[in-house]
Amino acid sequence: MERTLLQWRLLSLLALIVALFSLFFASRSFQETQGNTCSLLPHDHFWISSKRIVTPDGLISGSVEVKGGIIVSVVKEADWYKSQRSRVKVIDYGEAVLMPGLIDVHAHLDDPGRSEWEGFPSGTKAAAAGGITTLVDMPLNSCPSTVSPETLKLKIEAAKNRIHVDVGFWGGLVPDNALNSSALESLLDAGVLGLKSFMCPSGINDFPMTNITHIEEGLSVLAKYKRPLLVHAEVEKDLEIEDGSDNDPRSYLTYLKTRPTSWEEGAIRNLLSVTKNTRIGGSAEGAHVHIVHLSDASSSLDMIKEAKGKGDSVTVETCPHYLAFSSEEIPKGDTRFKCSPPIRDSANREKLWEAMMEGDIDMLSSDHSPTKPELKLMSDGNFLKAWGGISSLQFVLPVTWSYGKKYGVTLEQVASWWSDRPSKLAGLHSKGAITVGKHADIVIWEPEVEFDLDEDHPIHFKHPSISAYLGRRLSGKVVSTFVRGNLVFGEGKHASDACGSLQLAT
Ligand SMILES: NC(=O)N[C@H]1NC(=O)NC1=O
Ligand SMILES: [Zn+2]
Ligand SMILES: [Zn+2]
Repeated sequence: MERTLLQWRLLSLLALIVALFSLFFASRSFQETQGNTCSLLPHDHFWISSKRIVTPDGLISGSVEVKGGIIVSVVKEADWYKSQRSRVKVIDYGEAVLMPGLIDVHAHLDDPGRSEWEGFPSGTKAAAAGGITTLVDMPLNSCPSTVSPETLKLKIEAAKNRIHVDVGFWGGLVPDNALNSSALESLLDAGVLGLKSFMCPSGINDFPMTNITHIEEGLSVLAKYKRPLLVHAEVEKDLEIEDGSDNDPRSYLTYLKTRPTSWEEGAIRNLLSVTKNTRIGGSAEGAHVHIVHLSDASSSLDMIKEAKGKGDSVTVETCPHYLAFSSEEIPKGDTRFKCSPPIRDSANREKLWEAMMEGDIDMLSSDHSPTKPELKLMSDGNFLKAWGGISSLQFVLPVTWSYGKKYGVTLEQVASWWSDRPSKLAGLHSKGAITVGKHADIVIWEPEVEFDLDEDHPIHFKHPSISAYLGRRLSGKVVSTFVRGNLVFGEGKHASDACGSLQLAT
């Protein structure tokens, strides 16, 4: 009798356990199938496998485990079969490359205030489609410029629920705040990742240029926060335009003559006169100077190398358009190619590639700086009057790869230029590498797959017609983009909700 009772109790206990288990798994699969609208993949815990994973320890064949948006393990193929992976989704990407998502530290999304130029939704959709998982937005071209806690707040409001990838902000160092340390501190306290200034007119009225005293003062405040100053290094100088020379405004060479290399050289020389303060023991130790979009690969680059050698905390970026194009090949009146500093000749482009391969240029950024097509004056073709800025955001990865192939660019270099170095510059220490503990910000792409960037190719930034890369054949197709574990882009589609998060400095 007692035995039957015991059996009966055990049986009910067993039934209860089974019921609890089924309830647990049913609710889990309910959660997983009832659309996570932030992701095209209904899983919080999964593995991604690839024969080519770019890790800080080199290229491996293996799998990456993602849980709760974080990379929780990275295993080589040989160890993968031993690891526990039952009941967890596995996505096998085969030969496609798995790499840290790109971090673009220089993009103008023009929101709020000029969202007819770009805007957070279209800009971040283009980023996601291009394998960029974090963007750092420049403080100018939006209206107002981001130069105070109040104007940063407007950015934050404008970005809410409208960003498809993670976004951080640079603040502006302008004459109004540069000599006022409490104004700068309040901007830095509000969460900008660092500051940006211009050494020449920016083209935007509420973003005036700074002089070297403003920069020096700014650096002393940035030192306390250990955040960088990004500098547009060109300085206006008198031009020596010979009489009788061809000054056709539709000719790219005319524009090139208006912004010679001496403008970059002059600004960089002046800038490097204060970067010694950033050395260990210097008055601005902890601050860092980052020169944006270097075009001149001659004296400017030599000076930067020398400053680095002396221990100045200095880095430099260039952009894909300086590596892909040369002044000789820019068609008459084709203002899609107008940017500042300008694209120089092919000998200079060779030297820029040399500097990339030698490690003298630290990283790449897009300097995606679009406008409305009307302001590109495409029908006029007047290089002197058209808006200066290249639209490239979605294509920087295939462009880097396509034009870098002949120089022997490796996948590890691409990850260093586009993820590791930028993450360090922006202080985004949870990002930038495929390692345990980092955000699962991942791009899957096929370097060998070629495509024509023609009218039929889906382009997600606002004004495809002004892209300088239209008509090019490129190599490197982005298959999938994960931001903190959310599959935000895959098979040509975006996740329905914009679930990017703001990356504010604390
Ligand atoms: N204001 C602005 O975006 N300027 C950018 N455009 C460009 O070509 N270079 C720049 O600095
Ligand atoms: Zn600039
Ligand atoms: Zn810019």
